[in-house]
Amino acid sequence: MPHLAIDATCLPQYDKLDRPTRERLIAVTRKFRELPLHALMSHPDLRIRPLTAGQDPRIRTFRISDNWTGVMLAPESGETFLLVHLLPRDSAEEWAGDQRHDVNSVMGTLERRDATALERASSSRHRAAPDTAPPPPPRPSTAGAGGGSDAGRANSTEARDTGGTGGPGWAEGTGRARGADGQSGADLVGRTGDTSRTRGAIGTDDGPAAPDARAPSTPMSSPATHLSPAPGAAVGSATPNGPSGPDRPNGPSAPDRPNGPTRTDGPDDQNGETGGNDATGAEPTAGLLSHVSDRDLARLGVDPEIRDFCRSLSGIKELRDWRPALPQDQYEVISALAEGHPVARVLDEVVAPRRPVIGAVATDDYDTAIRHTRERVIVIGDDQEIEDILAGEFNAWRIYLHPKQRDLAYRARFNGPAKVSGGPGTGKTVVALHRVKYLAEHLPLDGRVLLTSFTNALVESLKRNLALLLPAELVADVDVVTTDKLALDVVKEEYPDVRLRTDTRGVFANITRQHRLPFPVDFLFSEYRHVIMAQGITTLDGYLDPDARRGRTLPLSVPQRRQVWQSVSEARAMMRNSRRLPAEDLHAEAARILDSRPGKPYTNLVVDEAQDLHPAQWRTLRAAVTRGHNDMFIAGDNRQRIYDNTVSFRRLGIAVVGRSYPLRVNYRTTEEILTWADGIMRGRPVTELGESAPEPAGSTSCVLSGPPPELHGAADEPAELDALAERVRRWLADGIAPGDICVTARTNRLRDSVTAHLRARSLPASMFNPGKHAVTDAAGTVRVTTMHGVKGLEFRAVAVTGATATALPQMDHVTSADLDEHQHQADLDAQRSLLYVACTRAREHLYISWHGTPSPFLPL
Ligand SMILES: Nc1ncnc2c1ncn2[C@@H]1O[C@H](COP(=O)(O)OP(=O)(O)OP(=O)(O)O)[C@@H](O)[C@H]1O
Repeated sequence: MPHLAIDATCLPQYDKLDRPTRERLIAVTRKFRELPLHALMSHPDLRIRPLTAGQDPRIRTFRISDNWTGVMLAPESGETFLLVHLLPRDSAEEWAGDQRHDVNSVMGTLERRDATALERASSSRHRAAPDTAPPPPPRPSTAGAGGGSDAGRANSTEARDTGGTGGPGWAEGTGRARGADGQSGADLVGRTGDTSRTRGAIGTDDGPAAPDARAPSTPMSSPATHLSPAPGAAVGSATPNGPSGPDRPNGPSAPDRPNGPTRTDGPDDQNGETGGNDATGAEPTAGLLSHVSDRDLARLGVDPEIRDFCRSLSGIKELRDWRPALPQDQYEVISALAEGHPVARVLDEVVAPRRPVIGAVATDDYDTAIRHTRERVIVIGDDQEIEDILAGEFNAWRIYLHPKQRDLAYRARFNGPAKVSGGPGTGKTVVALHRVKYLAEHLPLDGRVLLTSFTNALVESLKRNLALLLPAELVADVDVVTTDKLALDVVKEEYPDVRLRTDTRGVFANITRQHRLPFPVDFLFSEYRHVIMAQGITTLDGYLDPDARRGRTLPLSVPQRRQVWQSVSEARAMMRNSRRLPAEDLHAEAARILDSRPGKPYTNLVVDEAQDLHPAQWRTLRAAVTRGHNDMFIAGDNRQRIYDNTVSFRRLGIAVVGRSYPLRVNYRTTEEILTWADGIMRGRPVTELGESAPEPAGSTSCVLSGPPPELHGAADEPAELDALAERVRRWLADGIAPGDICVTARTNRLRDSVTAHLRARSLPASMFNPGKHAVTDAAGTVRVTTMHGVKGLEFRAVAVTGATATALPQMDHVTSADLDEHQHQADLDAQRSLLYVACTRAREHLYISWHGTPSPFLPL
């Protein structure tokens, strides 16, 4: 019986079909599963036909409706058909005729190339004089021939003459691709306005999307590379782009980016490799790949046609321009080599994760290759599966993982705690969720998984997404709770009347006042939080130990230490007596209880947004899980640390050495936004998650590109709010759904003013408090929240308001430098990160405003 597999690039196009056409397509897919081969091929309604002319004899078209045609790959052997595209009838043949599908026998994957474009380019290169400018890369065509004028649409002026019906694989392939006239994407964007695209979201559920809101969520092409940067390579999101095809909106090319700071990170000192080209697009003097032998390229799965073509390119920038036409996995190999990564490493990190366990796949074994291309292809098992994929909200992350993501999520065994780090939007949460799936699927008889994060809002979001990924019976084996709730539940088992206290600083203020202590309340509170509880000090002697206050800048004499200890002990006793414990004490108690028990409640633990947890919380987590392989899987990013917690995994007994993995492809944010936002962090050292050592330098490539962030300085707050309202109105007019827009403010006061201001202008706005609301609440409105509130979420458009010098940093939340220089800097860094987090929640559009003097954190 035939099988139908679906190429991920179809799915954005599917979103554009009207309901009857969708139903028709679903009915067609059913026929593939129900009819024997001969009946299928001769079915009168389907009209399965070979192309009259084309690059690939295996391609067939079939009728979906009067207006829509399906393009599929029908291999000569086997019965697995691959649906590769959905196109308006009058343009299907032309697109299909240009494409060729080949089996990459080294990686065992099925790849697609625009064979016509490559042939044309190669032959004109042969003819051209050596200094003649090469022909322009193929024009990416829009996927949205049937989709109207959506804001997220790829650059419509670059559409094919036939009406812009190119395949999603190529459609929004690159923001850098040029039109036939050689006009740059940037120029075209200048004329056509916003051309960015969005993708399926995790961490947010913003209600009905604009027509295209989730269109390009398919990682048909592999992201550029998950490798760390090559030494000498400039790093940053200016490195090769992520997936071509639908993932990549057309937008300004990197050199045209305004406000795009040049990254200055140094070489990757982790591996000590040398060499490498400039990944920012500077052209190498020799041709691309001149440093790699033909033999090595063959070992890496690069075929002679692609090898010769890429060798003729002048450098990385041109390679990127050609990305939409190149076979996806080979592109990833070549861009990694072009960045200067050594062959062995590319073999290890790009080729090996794709290589099939069964060994090499024969070049004519399309059936195996289709099944093996899990990053881009899903083979439909039953009706329910197709309904799940084609009905309702499609979430690419559920199905298509980058090989690196898949390797981490589905690895059978880590010999102890493992850590996944990476910048915003690199899919850490996605990997964490898939890891939970793997663990739940492989639980021992009495096993149980804990998935935890910092805030209620984050946990709610994890719960929702887990339910999309796991069947209910597996979800039942997973607890998804905040770390504080875990501790509270443990303590309550012994002391049912205990509650969590949130006014701890007030208690310390009382003690400071009552005892007329010679230091401010913040100092006392900080000694409690960052010295005593962070290190788990339980005795006066421990506190008097000269090492206890290492790193604190204000020296304390022994009598002063005694006084601090005395005061802190008094405050703690008072809180214990009232049975209302601050989080730090609650966790100390929970860890003590868990440590005293022979059995642990969990066999496996997965932590998301790990950077914000306090050492006391880590002790609870460590004590809640049985030590052993696969015990802890930790995802986080210290750039996004918005609470001033510094953690040493080593000191907490969480040994991740040798099991630390970076993710380096940003799937959420456009390159323009990420590059600008990275400027906020420039100059500030970012430490490795759970370590005090600096994070190894690393480049992050972006899958998306779009317009640069918009900056607006106003004279005063009313003028700032007026401009904001105008901005929101324009987003709405451009077709962005209210629920896809978020406005963030530094303070609760400003959040409330913004909400009132937008509403007074008849804009559909609602205040969002992550403590009280689920992200699905008021999903049809523009959500207005604080910068803390937006953590873990993502929206097509984000406005960051009140980025004013007096609000960012908010100095009343910053420890005085006189009191403690180290803490002062940590507090400032936490606020800097807060701005960074808010800005990196934007998928396509970012607007930042202030009044008066702008925040010094802004990279202006
Ligand atoms: N392999 C993938 N294919 C498609 N989309 C993906 C993939 N991996 C991640 N995404 C999408 O990228 C976005 C960011 O993913 P995720 O929230 O997991 O990143 P993160 O690293 O946890 O981000 P942050 O640290 O900023 O919270 C989400 O919309 C997610 O659905």
